[in-house]
Amino acid sequence: MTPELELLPAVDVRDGQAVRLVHGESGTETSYGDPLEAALAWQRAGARWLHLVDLDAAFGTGDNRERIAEVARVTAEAGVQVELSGGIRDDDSLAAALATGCTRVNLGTAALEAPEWVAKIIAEHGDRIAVGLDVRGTTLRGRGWTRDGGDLYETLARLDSEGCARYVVTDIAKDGTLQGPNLELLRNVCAVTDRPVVASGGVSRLDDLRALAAMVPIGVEGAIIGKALYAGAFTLEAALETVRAEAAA
Ligand SMILES: O=C(O)c1ccccc1N[C@@H]1O[C@H](COP(=O)(O)O)[C@@H](O)[C@H]1O
Repeated sequence: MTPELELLPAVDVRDGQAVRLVHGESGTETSYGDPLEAALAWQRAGARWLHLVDLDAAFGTGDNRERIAEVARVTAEAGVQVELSGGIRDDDSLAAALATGCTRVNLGTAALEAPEWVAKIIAEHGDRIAVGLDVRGTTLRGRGWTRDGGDLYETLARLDSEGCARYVVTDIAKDGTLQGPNLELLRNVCAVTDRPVVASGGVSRLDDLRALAAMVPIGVEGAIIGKALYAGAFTLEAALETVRAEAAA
């Protein structure tokens, strides 16, 4: 039996609210209320994972550190594994993130701008560190996806050689658009690394999850779902049942 595709509902926090953006652009927020309520709603619907993002910290417009820590702690205590992202760029922010009880952190900008620090913390924390490869075409983007940060495949080769345990791959052009994931990008990334890949961006219907589940054998481990859940394109229960059925088929 093929392992089940992990599903990670996203809770992105800006100004204390759960929001969704389009293409990750500041100013395109749709608000979905209290982030703890959102996280607990996904937990009640059966989520085993949560992708929790401090968007203000990612954009450099402040942070939601206390709120994020509360959501991560309460959700983790409720038995959900948390992947924590946004603004984790130095020892202080890393220590605060890891102290929330999250299962792992996801680094974006730091992997582009502070490679020596990232190599060090990968060596120290192993699979509690994932790197988010947020790309436009094959160019990585950092600082709230506003700045170019080098070539996807060169960075991937470096991180692989440093022992990075896992990648969260986001096609920015797809993120928040409900246009379907970039399967070609995911296939290309899986072809050059043996590390698990979490797919992010574009999931819009259950067929997208079937397509991603079919990529588990080549290295796609999970899928982050944002807008589709908030917009009611399908329920998390239906999504979980879909990936369960695909694994059993
Ligand atoms: O998730 C988003 O929609 C998003 C939009 C714009 C910027 C970042 C976004 N998400 C997450 O932020 C981290 C990067 O944060 P940092 O660069 O390490 O501070 C990225 O991995 C996404 O998970």
